[in-house]
Amino acid sequence: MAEIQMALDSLDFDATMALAEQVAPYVDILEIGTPCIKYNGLKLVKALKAAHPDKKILVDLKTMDAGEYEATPFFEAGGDITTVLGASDMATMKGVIKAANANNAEAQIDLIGVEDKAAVAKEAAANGAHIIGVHTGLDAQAAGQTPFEDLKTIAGLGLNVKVSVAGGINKDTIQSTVQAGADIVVVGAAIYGAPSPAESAKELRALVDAA
Ligand SMILES: O=C([C@H](O)CO)[C@H](O)[C@H](O)COP(=O)(O)O
Repeated sequence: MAEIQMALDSLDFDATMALAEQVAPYVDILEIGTPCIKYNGLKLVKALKAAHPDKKILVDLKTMDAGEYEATPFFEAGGDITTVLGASDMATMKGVIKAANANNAEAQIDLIGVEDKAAVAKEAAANGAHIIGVHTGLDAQAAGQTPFEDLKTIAGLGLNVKVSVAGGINKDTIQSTVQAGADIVVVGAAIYGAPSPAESAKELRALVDAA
């Protein structure tokens, strides 16, 4: 069964906690988005985990250097997954993987901006990465890009890792992403931009469960 990850991309601490409360019944993973974690820091990881001990917390650090050093405090604060850029040195990715393993947690390699995504995915998987993230970022989405072709490529490699997909997923595309091999579907704007985030999350849950 595919997991749903809700991307919390507000900067506001209280609004983030309130949105998490609304959507938590329908999602598996609460993601603290990159702008949000930079703005709020470790305090938000601790608060979110305390409020939702039954949910996985993904901290979208998008680490680029000093992998083990940067990721360790976020795992210690309650993060279950942190992200590291596939564009970083393999030593950086290995550092985050090491920190994750030391904390019974997971490292996700984010392929955003990576040219040869298959090559990086294969090498990261061989080095113990837990999740490979296919990701069309907000700026690339604004330029008309989508993650669907890359998802087919990465899922088709048959690596011994979970595959996550992010980048404008909504109710019209969520089932085809699951059918294309996504183990984790990430949804941000389609939930937080909806008139009722809870209703939107509920609808997406039903679609994923029926896919
Ligand atoms: O990771 C994200 C982005 O880079 C900002 O940190 C988003 O959270 C991710 O793309 C999911 O959001 P949507 O694309 O709006 O579904």
